[in-house]
Amino acid sequence: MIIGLTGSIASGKSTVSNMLKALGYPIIDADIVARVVVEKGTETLEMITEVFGQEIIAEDGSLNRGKLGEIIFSNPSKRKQLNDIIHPAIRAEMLRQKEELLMEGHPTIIMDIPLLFESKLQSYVEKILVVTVTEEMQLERLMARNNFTLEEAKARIQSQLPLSIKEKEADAVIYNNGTLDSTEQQLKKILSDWNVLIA
Ligand SMILES: CC(C)(COP(=O)(O)OP(=O)(O)OC[C@H]1O[C@@H](n2cnc3c(N)ncnc32)[C@H](O)[C@@H]1O)[C@@H](O)C(=O)NCCC(=O)NCCS
Ligand SMILES: Nc1ncnc2c1ncn2[C@@H]1O[C@H](COP(=O)(O)OP(=O)(O)OP(=O)(O)O)[C@@H](O)[C@H]1O
Repeated sequence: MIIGLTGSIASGKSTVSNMLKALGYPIIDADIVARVVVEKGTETLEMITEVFGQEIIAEDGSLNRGKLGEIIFSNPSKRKQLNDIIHPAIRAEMLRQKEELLMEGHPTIIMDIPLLFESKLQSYVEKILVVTVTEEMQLERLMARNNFTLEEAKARIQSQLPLSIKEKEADAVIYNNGTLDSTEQQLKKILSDWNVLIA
């Protein structure tokens, strides 16, 4: 079974993804893939530099992620420009990894994709698992984790579809407002309901 794990920024996807990894599931992580496809020397990084200029390149020639984030999270048309360049590369690499894991014979594969709904990737997966939190908790955890101001955190949250919409579209929802233990119990119950819990 191919499970799509999603949510919104700072809702707890990586936390759940780490739990799944510890349970033994293979994970394809879109955020990691998004870093690999823009490594120094890649064609994708060159295309991004052509559009956004040398200012988004750090002294060592790698992508200055903070700088590019400042630009795209405060400007929807710039964000679209970046997405149009980088998303095809991310999709291709994720599908390549999925094929590789299928060939290796893994019965269950997790695809951790923050923008699963925004990028309309529902057809890539068989079940959709959404990790959600209240708006207040999301804002609080994002500001604490990334040291963002209220304004910076809100800009990032508003770059994505509301969690309330994602919850409605999900096959199952994990409510991550409580303890990590509560989150893990919910996760195991869902995996068991789907008959994919690794004993
Ligand atoms: C702009 C970049 C360089 C900022 O890097 P930074 O290290 O600060 O953030 P990171 O990559 O860890 O992303 C953190 C979270 O931001 C959110 N996010 C990232 N990109 C986007 C986007 N284009 N639109 C909406 N939300 C986004 C996701 O929830 C993601 O989990 C980076 O986010 C990026 O390359 N974004 C485009 C690729 C993309 O869409 N990635 C999301 C997963 S497919
Ligand atoms: N149940 C919880 N209790 C306390 N803190 C939590 C809990 N779940 C997550 N956190 C913390 O909240 C922050 C956001 O969680 P996490 O990094 O898992 O979110 P994410 O959805 O993967 O975010 P992103 O989309 O930015 O990658 C982290 O600092 C994490 O340690």
